[in-house]
Amino acid sequence: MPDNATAQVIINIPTRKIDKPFSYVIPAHLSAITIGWRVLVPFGNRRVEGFVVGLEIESTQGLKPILEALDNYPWFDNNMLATAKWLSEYYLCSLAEAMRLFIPGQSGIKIQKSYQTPAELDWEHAAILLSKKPAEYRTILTYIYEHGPVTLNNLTKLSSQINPIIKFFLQHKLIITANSINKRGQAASLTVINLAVSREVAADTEKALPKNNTAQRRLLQALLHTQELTTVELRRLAIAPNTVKKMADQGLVTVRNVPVFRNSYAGLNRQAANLSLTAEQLQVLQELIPAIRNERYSSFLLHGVTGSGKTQVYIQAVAEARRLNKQAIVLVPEIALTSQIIARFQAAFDNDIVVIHSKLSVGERYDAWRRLQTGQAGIVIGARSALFAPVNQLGLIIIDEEHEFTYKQEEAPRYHAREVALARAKFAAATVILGSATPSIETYFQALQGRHKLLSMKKRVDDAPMPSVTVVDMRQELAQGRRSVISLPLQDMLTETLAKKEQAIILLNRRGYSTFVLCRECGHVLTCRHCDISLVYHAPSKILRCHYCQEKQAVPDVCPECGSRYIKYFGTGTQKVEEALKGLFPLAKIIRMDQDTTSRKMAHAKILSAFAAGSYDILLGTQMVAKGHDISNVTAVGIISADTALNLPDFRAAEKTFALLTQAAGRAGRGSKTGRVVMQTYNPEHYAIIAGAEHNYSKFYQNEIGFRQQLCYPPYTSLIKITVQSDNELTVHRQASQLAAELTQKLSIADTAIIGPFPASVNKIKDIFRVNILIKTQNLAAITKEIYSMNIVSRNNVIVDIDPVNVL
Ligand SMILES: Nc1ncnc2c1ncn2[C@@H]1O[C@H](COP(=O)(O)OP(=O)(O)OP(=O)(O)O)[C@@H](O)[C@H]1O
Ligand SMILES: [Zn+2]
Repeated sequence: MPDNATAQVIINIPTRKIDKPFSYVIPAHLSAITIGWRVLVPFGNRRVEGFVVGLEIESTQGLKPILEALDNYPWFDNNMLATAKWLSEYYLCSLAEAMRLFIPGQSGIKIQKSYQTPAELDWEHAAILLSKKPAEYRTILTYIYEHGPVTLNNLTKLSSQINPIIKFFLQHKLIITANSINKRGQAASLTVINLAVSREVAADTEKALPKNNTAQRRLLQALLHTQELTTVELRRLAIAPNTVKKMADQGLVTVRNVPVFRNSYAGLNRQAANLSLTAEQLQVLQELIPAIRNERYSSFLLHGVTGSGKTQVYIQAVAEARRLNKQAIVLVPEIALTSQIIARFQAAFDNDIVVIHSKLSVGERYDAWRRLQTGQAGIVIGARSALFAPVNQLGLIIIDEEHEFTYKQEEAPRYHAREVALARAKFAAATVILGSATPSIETYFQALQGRHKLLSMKKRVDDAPMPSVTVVDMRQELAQGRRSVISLPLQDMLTETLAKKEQAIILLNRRGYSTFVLCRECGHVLTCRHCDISLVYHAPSKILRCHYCQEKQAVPDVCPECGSRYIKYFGTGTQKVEEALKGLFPLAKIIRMDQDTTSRKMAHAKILSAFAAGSYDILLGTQMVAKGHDISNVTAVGIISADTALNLPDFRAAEKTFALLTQAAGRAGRGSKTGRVVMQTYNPEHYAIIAGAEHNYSKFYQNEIGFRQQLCYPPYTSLIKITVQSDNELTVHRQASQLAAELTQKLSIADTAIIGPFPASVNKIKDIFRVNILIKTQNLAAITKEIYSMNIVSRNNVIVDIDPVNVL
């Protein structure tokens, strides 16, 4: 057998085990296929989607051919391919897992069994066979002929007795089975049909048609009449797609698909963007613009205080990229909380933007990505998944609020968008801007080391002052006999704010949200039976709920442990704070934003815009009230429990607390009126609280980085978290100990420590026990290579998380 062109194909099925490409023959009619194409290939007894990652000339003996190309262009360009390879190597996932991040909806196809009539069907013979059968048989066969391939599902609608009919047809070879691929998420398109021959030829053909060929006749007549037909009109004329296809095959008509693009963000409010830039904005742009023009890899950390006008810098940077005909990716932490930044971008760039969010259907996502791929749009805004958009002219990636932990994906592949963005920008020779008022310790450290160029904006727009912060020591409040969750200074600030018709935001740190139930006799805390975590009391429904598995439970009358009746609710939930506020300010309009009120689609955005429009006086909620909003009438921010997160056994506890306090305080006084902040805490002497109250990032950084160095935490080391899981508690501990021993033996690499195994902080979730092993290393590349060769990743009960955000 001669050597021939073959393609190396990565099979898109979600398994950690197959991680090598398979060779397939490229048939002559698909010779256009090159690296980066999506194809349909036989795999075992299935037909699956695959990605071409290599081409070769080799013996085709025993190789199967590619069945179809799924697009008529390569989906992956070089930098997308290189990024996927990098991601799979860095995060130890399969190449298929990494590549499917770039595909709308994980897999581009769905395969369905369906039926069609064979091309050589002898209708006279069929008529004889069917003559003794009910009329239904004829109708259904004709339907299959005209509409085929059709699925069983479709045929069930035609007859209640479809199975024996299909069986009969199959037996007598009146129909054959076919697997129709349903290419998911195709761009909505309009099929347009025109004559491919002159009107005379068409008229003659029509006359020469056999009498019973009414469908073709109708089509020709319609085309002679109107020149052009669309799918809608075809349906009205009862002309099946098959008819059109046959006539196209005979060269009588042409069929074109004209894409119709959907834009689900079209209705969003526009905001004017005709601002003259501040001195600091100009200064920062003087560094950014040449870098973007340079078209070489470069990365920047834009450290600008809250309200310094970072969004406007992003817009100008993107505008520069667009002038150069380069495309831009803009990442935001959470799309629901960032409608303001989207509105500002839309005001500046209009239809040049596509917005990617999790509520998009696969079809909408596909359209959005096609608009970028074809250059019809130049900018994509979205949460971390927008990073995988198929932009072939990538010039700029912006990560707003780069410190946010939502940039880390907590399911496989466990990538961090910041790292992937830097990698993709390197492959694409693009510029990266990481922006934040509270940069992550890692990023700031890297900037000081020269890995990113550090740009700062120290002042708010128009020289507006930073808000003044009062730290309230809650121990003192208690000593003075005040037991309310609202301290006197907070109450005073709110009274004055409401009197001036200004607005306030009250933040309740998340841990404080959990209202747990405790027995005062024996100290027993009610926990979920499936997850090792306290149940949360919900006041309106008077039930207990587990926030991990959502199981509900009534509050018992007596303690299940000791039988005592002294069961009490503890902790400060948003509902409890709401009640306290209502008691103090009965006339104030209060709106609550937490997991309970925002589970519905776009609920965040609705609550925020109602608050921004002045329909409410006080916005009360968990972390989400602290993020990114820019509402000029908000002059007061109250933080109920500034320190709850500090007590978590997490080495990032101080960093998270500082960022939250600074971001929350940063919501106050962004307009012409000066803002005020009250922070309530039991730890007023903690450096995170002190620096947070002073808006002093560098003070915080200096303290924190010393602590990180002392305890060998990132950025001085890299971490790998290995989690072993089992539904059996003994097994999980035994397996984890074995694995830890195995690791200790194999990983005798310098500057590496293995910690654990230790039970995860939530030791059981949904009846699965979890035990962690933490590896601290200064040789991440060497260690991941070793872990890869130990084949740990493909074990089903083990999760490997590189650079984990959550180490508990
Ligand atoms: N050059 C300018 N002239 C006047 N107003 C401006 C200018 N630049 C930005 N602004 C306004 O200043 C406000 C704050 O800007 P922006 O929301 O971009 O701040 P930010 O730096 O992103 O803050 P945060 O980190 O708190 O989100 C916005 O209302 C914005 O419209
Ligand atoms: Zn549970």
